[in-house]
Amino acid sequence: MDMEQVNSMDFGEFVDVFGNVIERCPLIAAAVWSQRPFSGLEDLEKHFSAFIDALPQSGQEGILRCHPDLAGRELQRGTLTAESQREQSSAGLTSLGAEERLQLAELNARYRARFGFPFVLAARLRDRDAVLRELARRLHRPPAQELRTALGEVKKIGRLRLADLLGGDPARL
Ligand SMILES: NC(=O)NC1=NC(=O)NC1=O
Repeated sequence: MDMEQVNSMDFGEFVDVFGNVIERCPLIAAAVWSQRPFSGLEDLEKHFSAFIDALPQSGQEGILRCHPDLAGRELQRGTLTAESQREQSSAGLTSLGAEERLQLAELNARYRARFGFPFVLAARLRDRDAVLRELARRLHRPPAQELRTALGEVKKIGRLRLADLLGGDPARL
């Protein structure tokens, strides 16, 4: 898909295509559409990020709460979005042993209890050991710092999903 196609999309087409760039937050694509025309992948990504940055903290935490846990119930039940399913399986989270899954579930629960939102990380860029390591490490971060880190991961996930949609090379973003 090239930028001419993107810039000629009506609202419905744009949200159909880009509605899950930020997991389960089609509102963001709906808002970004009105910023068209876009000069390229980075310009699109900049508008998605700017929308997130402009939200009040309650809105930013709401975005995080729209993310399914890593290797959580939704993965077990098969109710993840296609993008999440791909990302979580690429990090090896679909083939965890019972012990590892339990450990991750326990850390996720502690993280959510401490911060009030789920642990979010761009799973496609990590393997399962890194997920556990990152979760254990970030669990003790000050809340304000952790909110910024988590939103940074949301943006990384969004950038990778945009690159998939536009056929770009994520490494070159
Ligand atoms: N809690 C999460 O980090 N979820 C996810 N990260 C990804 O990269 N895909 C997800 O579903």
